[in-house]
Amino acid sequence: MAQLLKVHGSQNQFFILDQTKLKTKLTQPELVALTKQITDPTKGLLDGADGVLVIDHSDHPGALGSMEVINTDGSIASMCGNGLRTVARYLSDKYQQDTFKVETLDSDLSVHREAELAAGVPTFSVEISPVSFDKASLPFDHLGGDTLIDKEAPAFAQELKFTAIAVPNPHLISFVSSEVLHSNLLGRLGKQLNQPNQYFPDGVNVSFAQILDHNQLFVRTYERGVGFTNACGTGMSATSLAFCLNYPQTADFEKPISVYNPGGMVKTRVHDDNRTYHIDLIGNATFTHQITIPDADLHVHQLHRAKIKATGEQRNYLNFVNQLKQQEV
Ligand SMILES: N[C@@H](CCC[C@H](N)C(=O)O)C(=O)O
Repeated sequence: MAQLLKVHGSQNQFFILDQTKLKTKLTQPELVALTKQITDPTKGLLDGADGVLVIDHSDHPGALGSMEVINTDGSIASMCGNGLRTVARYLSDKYQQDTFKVETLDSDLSVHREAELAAGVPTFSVEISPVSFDKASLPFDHLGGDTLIDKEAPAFAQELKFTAIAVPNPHLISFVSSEVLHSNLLGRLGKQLNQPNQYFPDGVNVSFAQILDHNQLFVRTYERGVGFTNACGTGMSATSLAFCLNYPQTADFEKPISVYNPGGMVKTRVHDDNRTYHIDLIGNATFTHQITIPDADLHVHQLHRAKIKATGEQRNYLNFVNQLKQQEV
């Protein structure tokens, strides 16, 4: 029998599959087919998810395992910040280590267990890097320059400024009013830039942020390969960097930034090492369900024999979210 986990970071939902535990590993086409099936809100399990996180062995120095991120539409993402926290917890529990690295598509990233954000809410810090503003690495085109940092882009919206950052997955960010944040512009732009278009040929994650206070943001994201999510970890990290760069009076490098999102709240810390940037993303790593399923069924993405058991952890997470709401009142 194979075991899957349903997990979330800021209610950005995933299934974790550990390939090392299977008699025969799933092939890449089998992983993609399973992802499309299991994450589907109606045909999948547990109302679906935003993607599948595939864990495997790593032979890289200091890495306890590798993580592959498959979006719900079957596309591969180079990174996933909320997902990496849950993978960090999984590997930490498996190998009884609290500080280590995880191999991702582009780089080996440092992760460590942190003090709990609230009682019974396991919390991890993960490194978000490498960072690039370069049009070739995002990639983008037809936006009038080799970088897009706090610049107008009339093709996207009048009177808004945009910043494009790869961390290394691509993000387009705009700081907006509460009115624009809650309008349908984010959905329209997210859809437009994630179908064939001349600006972002590989698509892009689009985030709108509202500045709440000094070192405090609210961020909403339309994700490439997914659509609206409760939270996007790399999006909140890239937005925190844009906050420090574009609003130096209101945001501080090296200090904790609170990033609220529709799924809860995370902390970020943006580091500036002679203009080489990296970000710490700190937040929950919650396991909501354990799923048992025959190995053979996974290979052919059949889910009807899956047995599901709730862990009870979601109650602690929801208490944390309620505490946040009470602080707002
Ligand atoms: N939700 C993730 C990002 C997932 C990948 C994204 N959809 C992409 O294609 O780049 C996060 O928490 O970072």
